[in-house]
Amino acid sequence: MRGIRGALGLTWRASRVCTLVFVVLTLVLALTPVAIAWLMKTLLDLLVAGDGREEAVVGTAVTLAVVSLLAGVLPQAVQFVHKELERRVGLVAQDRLFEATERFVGLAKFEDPVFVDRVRLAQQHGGATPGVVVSTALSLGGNTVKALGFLASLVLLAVWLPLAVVASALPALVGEIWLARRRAALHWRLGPVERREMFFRALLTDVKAAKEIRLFGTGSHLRGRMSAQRRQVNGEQARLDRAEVVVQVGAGVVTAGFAGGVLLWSALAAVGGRITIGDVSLVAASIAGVQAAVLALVRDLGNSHKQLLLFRHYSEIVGSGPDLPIAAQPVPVPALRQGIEFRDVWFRYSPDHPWVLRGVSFTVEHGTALGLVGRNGAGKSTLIKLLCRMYDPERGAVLWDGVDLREFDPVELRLRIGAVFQDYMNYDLTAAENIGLGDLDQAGDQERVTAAAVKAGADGFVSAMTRGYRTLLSRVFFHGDVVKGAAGVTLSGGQWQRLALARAYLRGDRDLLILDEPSSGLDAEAEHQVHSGLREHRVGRTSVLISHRLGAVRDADLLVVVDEGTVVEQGTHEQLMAGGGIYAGMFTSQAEGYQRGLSEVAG
Ligand SMILES: Nc1ncnc2c1ncn2[C@@H]1O[C@H](COP(=O)(O)OP(=O)(O)OP(=O)(O)O)[C@@H](O)[C@H]1O
Repeated sequence: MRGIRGALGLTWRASRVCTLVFVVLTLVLALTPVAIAWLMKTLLDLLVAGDGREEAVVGTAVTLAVVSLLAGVLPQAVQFVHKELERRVGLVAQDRLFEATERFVGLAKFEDPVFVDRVRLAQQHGGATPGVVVSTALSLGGNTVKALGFLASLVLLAVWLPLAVVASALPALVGEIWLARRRAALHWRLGPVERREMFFRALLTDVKAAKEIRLFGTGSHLRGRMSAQRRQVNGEQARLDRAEVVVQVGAGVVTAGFAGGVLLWSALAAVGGRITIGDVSLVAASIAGVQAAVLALVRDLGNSHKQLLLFRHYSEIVGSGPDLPIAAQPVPVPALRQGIEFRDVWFRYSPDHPWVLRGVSFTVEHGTALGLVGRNGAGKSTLIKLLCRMYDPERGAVLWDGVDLREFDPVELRLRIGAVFQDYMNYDLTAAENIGLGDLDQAGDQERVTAAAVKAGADGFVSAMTRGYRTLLSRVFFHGDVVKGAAGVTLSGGQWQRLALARAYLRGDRDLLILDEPSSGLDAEAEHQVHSGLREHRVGRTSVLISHRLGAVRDADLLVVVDEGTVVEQGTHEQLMAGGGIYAGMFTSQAEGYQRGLSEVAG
């Protein structure tokens, strides 16, 4: 019921006028067959009576023609309004869905496969479902009106007649209900299989996957796995189709037998003079009308049941609250003056996952640069994500000038942070837009965009492209509206990385700059340039830098070494080297690697 209310509410909000017109047209359309049957009966009776009431005959015939015309035209009008309504509902539904996903300020939801699956289903069906539910509900209403109209007509002829007609439709009713249940069950059973098929389908046309698929020759293997999923779906659907034929043919035979009996009775009654010829035509029309209405009713019920199950995904996302607790009265985020402190932070991605951070404590003083160092999987990027409040610690706290991050509005907190993540984004947009997304307020200011690109070492290759900053960086879209057929340009990994850095620079004077492997894809010269630029940029600013190339972080004011989720060493480069611990070991082996490389080249 909640689902129906939700779907109807959404439709009403999308367009009241369309909804009202749709309701009225559907109900009028439902009444036309009953009106036609009555007009036909009246006409036949007038003709059989043959008492010369020409005016009445003409009047009835003209009315019949007009109603028949309505019956012919109305379905198209209903269809048209339905499509318009569906478009409007689709737009509102999509907007509400993505507005709801935006409310999830953290990342945990997006890493939950059940949630991701739900969003996909909601996306696929959320827009169409309200429209389908409304049209199905109306169709249900319309068919009920139609069936009741015919049954009421029959009561006038004989009280038992409507019962007989309903009985004739019963086998079809029972059969269709059974089929509807099986269809809904099959839909759920096949959902994961179809999703797997979709995954393989997407993989086989994905440009990123294409390289490996060709190199490893896995194309036919993946195609085989995709076809196996389709075969499973086809097999199950064919089984249901066979059951459908058996049930529908069986019900059809029983229904036809029943209907035939009632018709025979009415013919004999007409011969005996107990009912008129017009009544016989009314009985025939009523039997067909009631049976059609009952079948449509059952199919509508089955369909709306399925649509409502799908709409549940949409409603659950739209109706769910924030994923991270948001303070009822958030503290305004102050400009960073003292620093950031991780205080005994414990964190795991979920209760099913192992602890990733186990009692981490360290402080980043305001105006200083912190280097985070550690082996793969030590927990460095996780610390950054907690710092941006993508997750909350399970125990302990991250403090900004002594205030727990949980006291702030996460959106406001993030306004004070600039960042380049390890898995930064490449947007299929123009070069200027790729940089501009770093700060939408500055995005229109070409001078600032260029300055950020210069600082990140991106201006050279961007300016060299035919359309400069207006070049579309994509092989997916093209600027059809700007230059017909102008294909996008694909950048190298290092060039994309510089754009990501430019994006962070455009954010300019944020209180905290976070750089997670900002130079991993750069050539040696570019890396040197980027780090010199960063060093300049960092002066007097608070920054956190993660890098496996220890040469890039050695001059940080404080180095924190993380191992298996705990801080194992901290100090300056000199202090850590003197300590002879993990950092000293890592630094020495990297330096020796370079040294060895150099002596091999020299030798
Ligand atoms: N979203 C996630 N869900 C579950 N576990 C995760 C998730 N992200 C990271 N982990 C796990 O947390 C641990 C720490 O990962 P993290 O990315 O913080 O390490 P890192 O020190 O940045 O590693 P690297 O140097 O390889 O980037 C790893 O064991 C990883 O498998």
